[in-house]
Amino acid sequence: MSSSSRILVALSGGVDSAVAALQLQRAGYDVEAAYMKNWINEDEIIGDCPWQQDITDARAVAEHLGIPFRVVNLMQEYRERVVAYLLDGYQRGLTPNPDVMCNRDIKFGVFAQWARGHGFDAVATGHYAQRRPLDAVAGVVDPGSPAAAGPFALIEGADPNKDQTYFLALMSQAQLALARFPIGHLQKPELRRLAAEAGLPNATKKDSQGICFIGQIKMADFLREYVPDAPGPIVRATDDTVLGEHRGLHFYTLGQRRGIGIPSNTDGKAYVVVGKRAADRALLVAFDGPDAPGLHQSEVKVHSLRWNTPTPPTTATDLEGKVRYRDPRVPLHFSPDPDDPTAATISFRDPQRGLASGQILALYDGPRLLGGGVYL
Ligand SMILES: Nc1ncnc2c1ncn2[C@@H]1O[C@H](COP(=O)(O)OP(=O)(O)OP(=O)(O)O)[C@@H](O)[C@H]1O
Repeated sequence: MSSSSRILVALSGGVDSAVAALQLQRAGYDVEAAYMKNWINEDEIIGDCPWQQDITDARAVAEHLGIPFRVVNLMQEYRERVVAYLLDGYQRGLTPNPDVMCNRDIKFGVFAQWARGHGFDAVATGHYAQRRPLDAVAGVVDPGSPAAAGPFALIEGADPNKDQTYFLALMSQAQLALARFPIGHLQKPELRRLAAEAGLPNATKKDSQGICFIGQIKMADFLREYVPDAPGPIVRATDDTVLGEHRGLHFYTLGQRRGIGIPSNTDGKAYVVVGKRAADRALLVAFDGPDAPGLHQSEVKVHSLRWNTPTPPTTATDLEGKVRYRDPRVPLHFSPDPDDPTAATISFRDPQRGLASGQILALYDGPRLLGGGVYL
């Protein structure tokens, strides 16, 4: 891509996307910035939502860099695609992943389309991920050469503590072609130093912990507000003893230990969620440990598979996977469903803990993200 390309940077107000804009500007691109307004605390129900501060911070970064800045309102699309998916999932007893969906459907979906419609050649974010021409990964083409026009591979961010490829697991090759990740090769301390040296106004701003655009609110507060209570018994799975009552299965996920509200009364043992029983809305718990029934799985089915690799596996093959964000890659055997190209059976070499229905499995070949699927 020539340096006259127009690139729209998704500027969140945080330091990562600010340095993404800085890097592109220094590389000579024609850079503009946009803040996506996806979710605001309209009803003032769920405490403080920092979006106004984030817009102020994003605007200050754009002013400092001297690049055009705008706010793009995607609230309706976000509500339709991410909030609806989230609430529907929780109501069905699943554990949805709004971050993954919002990368797929919002940032590199409607936002990228908006950018294309406004004459931009690409969309950049502050994700810790690296996009490289596939041939360059195989060592054939110099990444900087004009021959490197794609297809592209998505590689883990260079900083192992910050890698965010897991959240990009459901992106397609077409989306990858439009995406730029200008900070993926940096270590976080180096990025902070670059931000400080460039005098970026948010150089020392704290990293956000929020769930995508919902911001810093807690998921439990969000659910309390938007999903009606649906109480049921808390049942010990090993002997069917009723231990108490819960307010709704949506507040719990497989493998959860905190917030169950049942003391174990046994030294050194804690209850963990091992399942949900739809028939009587029972939350199934057991003492945490390797023998807790249903907590560890060697085999799972995934559906809604999506690949960024142009050559997804069509026969059984050994790959690696991240079973959740922040977990290391683990070896697994991938067996595609012969009747459904979007489904597969996954066998792990070592049993994995707490694979909750609705969560995402990201599939890798070494550090290269190939795609991902949703646990059945
Ligand atoms: N409201 C938003 N408007 C524009 N871009 C956003 C917004 N939220 C997130 N992004 C983009 O998505 C990237 C990853 O989002 P995430 O919420 O994980 O932030 P982050 O890794 O803390 O990065 P940052 O420091 O830039 O906020 C951001 O770097 C930014 O490019």
